[in-house]
Amino acid sequence: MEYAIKEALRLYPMASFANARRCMRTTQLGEYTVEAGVDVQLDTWSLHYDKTIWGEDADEFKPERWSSMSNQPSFLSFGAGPRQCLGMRLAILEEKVLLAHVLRKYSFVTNTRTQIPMKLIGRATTRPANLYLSVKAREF
Ligand code: HEM
Repeated sequence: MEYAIKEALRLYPMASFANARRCMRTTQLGEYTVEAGVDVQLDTWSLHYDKTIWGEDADEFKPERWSSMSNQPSFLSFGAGPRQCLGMRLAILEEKVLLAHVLRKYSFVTNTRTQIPMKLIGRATTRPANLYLSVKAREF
């Protein structure tokens, strides 16, 4: 289940704009000089869809890729370093508990109104612009 959660957050990093820092000391990054005081926004989306990192199937939802990539440093849905998301473990745990409870009784299926690919809107945090799924009770 953890692989599915991480894969969903890779394809839809819903807090990507939180991955920002202010440069405290003028720094040379390859050919770029980043002046002190400049705000730097990390491009999480490009990293998360980069085929040289994730492979040719980077655009596809494949939870199984995480079995060989568990500590992928390019996965930045929760940021990185000393200011990494404080609630990361709680968020993943909450998702697991919720999914375990809901998926025992129901399944979610696409319908004619489902938009694929899903479009996110918002700024610091994002949400689906439209999300239509049908809920089906599981048969036991
Ligand atoms: C799927 C859910 C969540 C996502 C994708 C997410 C994502 C992020 C990201 C990208 C950052 C910036 C990290 C960085 O700059 O390196 C962040 C920071 C933070 N998040 Fe989350 N977050 C989630 C849930 C939560 C929850 C549940 C809590 C609290 C219960 C939380 C509390 C925080 C706090 C306090 C910070 C600031 C940390 C700091 O600046 O030291 N987050 N989060």
